[in-house]
Amino acid sequence: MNDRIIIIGAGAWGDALSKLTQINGCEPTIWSRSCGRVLSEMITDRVAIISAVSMSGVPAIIDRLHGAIEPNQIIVTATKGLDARTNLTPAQLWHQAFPNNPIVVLSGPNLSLEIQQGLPAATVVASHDVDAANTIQTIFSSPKFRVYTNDDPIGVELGGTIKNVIAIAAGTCDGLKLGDNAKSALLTRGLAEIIRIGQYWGGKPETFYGLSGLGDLLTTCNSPLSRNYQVGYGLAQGQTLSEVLANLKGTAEGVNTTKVLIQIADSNQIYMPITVLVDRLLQGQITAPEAIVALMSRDRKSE
Ligand SMILES: NC(=O)C1=CN([C@@H]2O[C@H](COP(=O)(O)OP(=O)(O)OC[C@H]3O[C@@H](n4cnc5c(N)ncnc54)[C@H](O)[C@@H]3O)[C@@H](O)[C@H]2O)C=CC1
Ligand SMILES: O=C(CO)COP(=O)(O)O
Repeated sequence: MNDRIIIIGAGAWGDALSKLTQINGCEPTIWSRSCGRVLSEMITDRVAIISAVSMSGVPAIIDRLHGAIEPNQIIVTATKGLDARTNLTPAQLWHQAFPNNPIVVLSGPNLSLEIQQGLPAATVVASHDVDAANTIQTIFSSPKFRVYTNDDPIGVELGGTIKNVIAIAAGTCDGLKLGDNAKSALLTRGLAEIIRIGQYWGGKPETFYGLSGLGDLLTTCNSPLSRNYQVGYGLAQGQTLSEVLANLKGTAEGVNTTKVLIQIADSNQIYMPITVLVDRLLQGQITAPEAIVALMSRDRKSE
């Protein structure tokens, strides 16, 4: 299987995923927009097509691949975002375009820089197709990377996606130096919010307590390496969103994910108080200290 994998996207995550497969002796082909080669011509005979592009690039990649993928080829999506046009997840977009292919979601607490440094990490590969999940587990498993299979792809995908919004809030909390009590309260109530909307979307509640939910929430909300955390931290310093994004290395998916979540929560009456305040903060409608006051002064309720 040495050369039968293609990774789409040569950003931070595509490069780290490539390195992980190389530990197992794979020689993956990496495609990026600037490589000068035709993607659809490069996927012939690949066992797995691994998409690691940011959310904004997923529809364009799917367009490039129309009519080119064979039904037995496994599509792996490693993107953590939501499509602003359709409100669908990346795996849902891939499934819509290629309904006969096995789709595997890869997600977990996986900061790419730590993986590039050779530090150990764990992740989840989730699919309704058990054989496909097992194949992807074999491709990525190594002493540096522990890979668990899972049969709840939507839950795994949403855990890794929605936690980016809470990571923006966590960066804000740390930027304002609100202390560990406040941070723990934020993460715990953030997880409740993730489970509330995640269950509505069809995810199993227990999935959100696993690596791709709680695990990734802890990593991203506690690490200055996280771009989403950096967005919140910068806003807490009084920078505008444009100023923060201008200095950010790479993509902070939580910014667009917040907008999509607000639409879904509004139209389905799902209570998402942290997400609503992150949205107002991102839009410049409220300052970081005002967001904290608003969160703390809501109506009393039971846990
Ligand atoms: N960096 C990390 O630690 C991790 C990132 N992710 C997720 O992986 C995805 C990519 O993240 P990064 O690699 O960090 O972002 P990045 O900003 O470093 O790279 C994004 C990649 O997407 C490609 N891309 C964007 N639009 C495209 C289009 N229209 N056509 C072709 N290619 C396009 C870019 O060329 C680039 O290769 C995001 O959804 C992120 O949430 C997931 C786990 C870890
Ligand atoms: O998803 C990630 C780690 O699991 C990466 O987080 P950021 O996109 O916030 O850097």
